[in-house]
Amino acid sequence: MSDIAVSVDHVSKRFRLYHERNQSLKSAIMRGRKSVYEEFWALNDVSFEVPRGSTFGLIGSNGSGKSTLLKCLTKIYFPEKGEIAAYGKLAGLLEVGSGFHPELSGVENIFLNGSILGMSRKEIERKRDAIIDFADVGDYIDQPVKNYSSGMYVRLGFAIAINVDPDILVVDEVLAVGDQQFQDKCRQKFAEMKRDGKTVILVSHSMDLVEQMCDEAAWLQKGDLKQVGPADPTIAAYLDYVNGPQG
Ligand SMILES: Nc1ncnc2c1ncn2[C@@H]1O[C@H](COP(=O)(O)OP(=O)(O)OP(=O)(O)O)[C@@H](O)[C@H]1O
Repeated sequence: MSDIAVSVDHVSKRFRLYHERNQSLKSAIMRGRKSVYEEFWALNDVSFEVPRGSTFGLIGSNGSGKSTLLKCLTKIYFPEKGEIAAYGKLAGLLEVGSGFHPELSGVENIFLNGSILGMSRKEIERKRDAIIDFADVGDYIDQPVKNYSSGMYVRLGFAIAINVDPDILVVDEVLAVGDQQFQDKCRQKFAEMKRDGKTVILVSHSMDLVEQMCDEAAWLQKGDLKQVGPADPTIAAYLDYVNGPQG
């Protein structure tokens, strides 16, 4: 088995920013089929490897491309250039509430979200109580999730994602909306996954968290990979940049 959990190979992701939104029907007809847009590269030729069994942080300022990269990893987006390979079962917890139906209860969403993440009905039934227990949202588990607070959404989403028993867990900044007790529980879970040889990739603006949890980190800036390697020097380089004249 390879020592690499994820390989990101010369990945570039482009968005098109359309300018004609909210214009009148008349002007849309006059313009014909032509759309006016600008191209914007949210990721530029990014390459790195995530070692198997490591905890890996993605850091960088707002808008630097971290979430876009996670969405490429979880196949929500497809990069225009380059390739991503994940060696093992990958589960992700990205935006708050994604993969949930607002009108369904917490329990019903365990079945919906669990099946989106690739679990069979039998498997979900087997893990149902463990998920409810980890989410710890009390009686709200039988309420429609549209009534959940953002912290409750994340508790349930995280509980489902870890019960998929992934080889690679990808987590966006969403954990930050959980309270202290829940964040501690997540940190314990990350440490447990590491002991079991699993890989965790997380995005965070908390350099304390990245320093404590991550073996390696990648720093993105405006879609460019500025530095990758052991977490401490990568965090230091990012903080130098942020605190320096150009930050
Ligand atoms: N669907 C989209 N269409 C157009 N532009 C997008 C889209 N998604 C992201 N972007 C742009 O791509 C850039 C990178 O966004 P991304 O969300 O990946 O940044 P980030 O590093 O996760 O930021 P943050 O720390 O604020 O969460 C931003 O300029 C953002 O506006």
